[in-house]
Amino acid sequence: MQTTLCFDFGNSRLKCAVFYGKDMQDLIVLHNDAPEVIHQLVQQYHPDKTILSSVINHNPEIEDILAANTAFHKLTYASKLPFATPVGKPETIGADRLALVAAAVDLYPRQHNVVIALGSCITFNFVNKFHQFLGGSISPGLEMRFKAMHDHTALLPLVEPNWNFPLIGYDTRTNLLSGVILGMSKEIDGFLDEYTLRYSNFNALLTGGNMAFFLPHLKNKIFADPYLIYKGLYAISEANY
Ligand SMILES: Nc1ncnc2c1ncn2[C@@H]1O[C@H](COP(=O)(O)OP(=O)(O)O)[C@@H](O)[C@H]1O
Ligand SMILES: CC(C)(COP(=O)(O)O)[C@@H](O)C(=O)NCCC(=O)O
Repeated sequence: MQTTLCFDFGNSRLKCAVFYGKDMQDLIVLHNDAPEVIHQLVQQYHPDKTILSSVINHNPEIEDILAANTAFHKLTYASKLPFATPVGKPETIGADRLALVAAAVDLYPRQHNVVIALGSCITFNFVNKFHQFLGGSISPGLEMRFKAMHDHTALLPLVEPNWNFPLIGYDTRTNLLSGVILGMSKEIDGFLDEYTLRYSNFNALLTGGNMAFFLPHLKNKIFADPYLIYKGLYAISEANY
């Protein structure tokens, strides 16, 4: 059975999913992208193939290590993808967004799909049932909002995300939690309402490291899948082997 490592280098975290055959068995959060870290993964898992989605300026040496030891594919807009990108500048689309859309097309090929990723940023990614990725939107993510308010004011503290807050905050911390978490939830529901006006039937998928904070607050029907990007990366790795 083949072993595949699917790397997702985002702006907050570097992740690596381990697949044995088609099954995802493990998810590792890397401390950094030093060559030793990558060498250690290769020695531990002996992967047959590897794929990298990166939206950061990662250490270029790791690509050499993966190419020397495995069948390596770096995901770009030029990869063989299960959808078209009829947009102005496809080369500027984040690789992570390509992987998310690949997962949606793989899982729900007959429907319009909107994938919402809640990581460093919020991205909306719309792919129609004709498998055209039309784009979407990008806005600040959870930590970015908390940090921006702390960094750009004299008095606001840096707040840790938390589940437990009321609609009407009763102190600075709960005001910030309500403003950011409920505010983002209303933003997501508002976008989905607009998509519904335009495309009455579509599938909404939610993913990303901050997904869990929003599930209790969203009014629209949405499928949550924390591993969506890895499913997309695996599908792309199969097509680009
Ligand atoms: N175990 C964890 N370690 C660190 N951050 C986590 C963890 N679980 C959830 N998070 C949250 O996930 C966010 C990053 O989500 P992620 O989807 O990995 O983003 P990105 O792809 O932009 O790096 C962080 O802002 C953090 O709040
Ligand atoms: C929008 C993003 C910053 C999201 O990154 P993430 O939150 O996953 O770290 C990334 O997909 C990116 O750098 N995109 C390039 C611009 C684009 O997709 O149009």
